[in-house]
Amino acid sequence: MIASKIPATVITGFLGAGKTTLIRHMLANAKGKRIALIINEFGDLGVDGDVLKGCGDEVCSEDDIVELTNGCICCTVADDFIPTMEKLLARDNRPDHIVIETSGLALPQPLVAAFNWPGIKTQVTVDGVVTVVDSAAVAAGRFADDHGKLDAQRLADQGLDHESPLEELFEDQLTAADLIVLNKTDLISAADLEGVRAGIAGHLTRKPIFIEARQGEVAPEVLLGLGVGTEDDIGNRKSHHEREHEAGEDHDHNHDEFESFVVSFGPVNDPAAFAEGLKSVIVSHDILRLKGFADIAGKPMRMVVQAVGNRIDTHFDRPWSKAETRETRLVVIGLHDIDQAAISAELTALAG
Ligand SMILES: Nc1nc2c(ncn2[C@@H]2O[C@H](COP(=O)(O)OP(=O)(O)OP(=O)(O)O)[C@@H](O)[C@H]2O)c(=O)[nH]1
Repeated sequence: MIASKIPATVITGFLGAGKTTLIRHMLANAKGKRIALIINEFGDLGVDGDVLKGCGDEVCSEDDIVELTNGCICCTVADDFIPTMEKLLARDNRPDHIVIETSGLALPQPLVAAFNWPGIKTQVTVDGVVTVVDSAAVAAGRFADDHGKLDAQRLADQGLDHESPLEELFEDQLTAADLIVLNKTDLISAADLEGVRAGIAGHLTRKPIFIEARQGEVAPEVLLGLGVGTEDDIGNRKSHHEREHEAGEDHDHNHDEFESFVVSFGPVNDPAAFAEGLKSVIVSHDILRLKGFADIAGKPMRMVVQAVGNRIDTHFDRPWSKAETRETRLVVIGLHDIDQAAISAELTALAG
């Protein structure tokens, strides 16, 4: 008897859109379905994996979570992703469903195309690509507002009429979608949300399903079981890079436009002042994403720090364990010309 293919859902979306939040909600409501998770992050801190491992849900034990931190999944498909899948498929207790969270900077296309590789194609199929959107960021024009600076720079660099890297990536992630989750609806008005939906739909030639969500609260029955087989349709979802390649504009896809680094320092004295200070460092250096954990002096719990643009969320998630070193560690992601030295110094100074 031929075993049926295992469905795999690809969750994509720009930095901070709410992918991990959505997956956490899905795991908490999976009702016994055994889900294996493959998580890819840009930046080597493994925050998402840590957040998800903390979910404490038996449908997804630590063994079922694989972190790929060796660069963006779209560039490391052959070296990282395929061997990970092969290992997963060779297990005795194969999962019911595989969920892959791409990094916020990844192109989904090369990942989906990998499901056509021999050895993978016979055993797994892409159930669907889910693209999570930070509706508030789109309404605020975040994916278009750096046009002037970046377009001038890219024209000078390559003589090509490119859109900004943020905008290109955002569009490529939407182009790949079977289901678009307009997330963070709590942060914008109904009229603005309609504008976001119409703007996105107007840009796409295909017609993916749209749903709205806050805090990534989408029922697993909606996310899983789309049954699309996206790998067979990948030719209709080409990224900017693939289209340029076909047009003879041959330059490599890479993530040189973005940079990430980790800043570590000692205990923070005043968490409220720290969060306020973070906001001004983020704004003055155009930081796209900042996340990690802070050691708050005198507190047994560690503090999670999540910043998307200048919106900062902090909360205490669990006590520091005896085995781990208490320290503040933050991953910072920005455009390639970000001033790493100045940011590191300013963040360190916030500890007080
Ligand atoms: N207000 C609001 N905040 C949200 C919502 N969904 C997620 N967030 C917050 O947005 C921040 C980023 O969420 P994540 O789920 O980590 O986003 P992500 O897409 O996994 O981020 P990366 O992996 O860095 O690309 C966190 O502080 C979340 O709590 C929402 O619907 N409303």
